[in-house]
Amino acid sequence: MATWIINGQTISAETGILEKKHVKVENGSIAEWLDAASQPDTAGHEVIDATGKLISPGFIDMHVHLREPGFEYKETIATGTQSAAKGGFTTIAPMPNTRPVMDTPDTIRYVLDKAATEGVVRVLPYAAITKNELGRELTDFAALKEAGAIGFTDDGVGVQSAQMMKDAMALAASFDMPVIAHCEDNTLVEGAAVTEGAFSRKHGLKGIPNESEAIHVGRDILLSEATGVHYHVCHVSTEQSVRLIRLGKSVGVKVTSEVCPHHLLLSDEDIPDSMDANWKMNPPLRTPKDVEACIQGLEDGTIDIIVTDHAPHSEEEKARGMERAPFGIVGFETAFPLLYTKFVRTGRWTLDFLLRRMTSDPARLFGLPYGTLQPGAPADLTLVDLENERAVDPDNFLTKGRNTPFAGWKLYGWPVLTMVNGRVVWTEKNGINR
Ligand SMILES: NC(=O)N[C@@H](CC(=O)O)C(=O)O
Ligand SMILES: [Zn+2]
Ligand SMILES: [Zn+2]
Repeated sequence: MATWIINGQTISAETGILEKKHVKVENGSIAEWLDAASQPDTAGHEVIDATGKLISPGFIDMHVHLREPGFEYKETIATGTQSAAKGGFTTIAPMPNTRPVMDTPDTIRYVLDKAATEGVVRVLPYAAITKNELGRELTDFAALKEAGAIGFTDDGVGVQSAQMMKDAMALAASFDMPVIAHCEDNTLVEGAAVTEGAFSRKHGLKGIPNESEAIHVGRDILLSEATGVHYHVCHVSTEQSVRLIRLGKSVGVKVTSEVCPHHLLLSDEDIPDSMDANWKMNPPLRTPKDVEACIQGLEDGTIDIIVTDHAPHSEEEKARGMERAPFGIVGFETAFPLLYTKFVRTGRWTLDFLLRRMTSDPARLFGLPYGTLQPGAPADLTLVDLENERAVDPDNFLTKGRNTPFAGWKLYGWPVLTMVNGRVVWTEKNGINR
């Protein structure tokens, strides 16, 4: 039996404009597309009525935290992948800052096994660069690649030693694997919780300076040039980082980068005076000038893709206040509606531009066979309602995390159905389908 998704809207490859189509899914793959005028032969097949809905390739999120193993009170592979499905994501790449850290083949296999049995979307794990993410000793790259890791990163902390990073890049290059970097020089941070800017000055708080990020970006671009590795910069947040990546790309360094919705939409000037820790994340919300630089960086191709950095924490942890709460906000269930509403409906971006940054571009960057709905491709797709406005309600999240600064925002662009490998894993109407 096949599935026909009928009367959906898809972006024409030629014109970039929405057009009505029917698509047939068979044996887990996209089988064929028909023009709206044609009548699909649906006899004996399942039919999904997508009238008025966008049919997009499933979103791909190359930077997420699923917290398992070790921090199951924050999130599990089950709840994290369900949250991803509800957000329209069909492939996600979890970071290794779990407990234990994903720094051995066993931990990678543990995550892959759990994802296969309890997860509802594709899970492609990263492995740590250094043992326990302590920056002292490299992990076994060969064995980790063999176990299924798709790249190396110590996300959560920066690799402080330039020599360690250079060794890691040389080794990763020899295995044709990317190095993904959380860029942060600890000597410039010293326990601050917010950016050096209007908010830190107003409240007499220590600030996280832009250079703490950009110094690593600059250093690592030079090391990437020296080693030839594919170097990917995590969660770009500063004008200086954008400038350095632009320069690196212009001279042919294999550097790519990502940005999160919150760094495109919020600045430190938006943080409420209540010092609510749901506005605390790493890197921090920067100044309006940095926000505009990140948007322009994405627009001119300096920044390649959009990721959420979905980082759930418990309510108790986030209630500790701005200075003591952990960094991080959840992202899966608000990412597309936020960007669609604030950048596409306002006319700054085309829908095609946004979708590419969340589908085909991440797939291309990391060599994945997803992010496309060409015949023959895996049937990973999401149907999205572009017309109805709804407020963000953390009480309805499928993630365990409630830590978002976007509660109450009225948005368009809510996913209504998510399909992975030809199987419907979530619908707005019936929830998760395990
Ligand atoms: N982004 C965050 O604020 N937090 C992340 C770590 C990270 O992505 O650096 C986390 O693991 O909670
Ligand atoms: Zn990070
Ligand atoms: Zn992260």
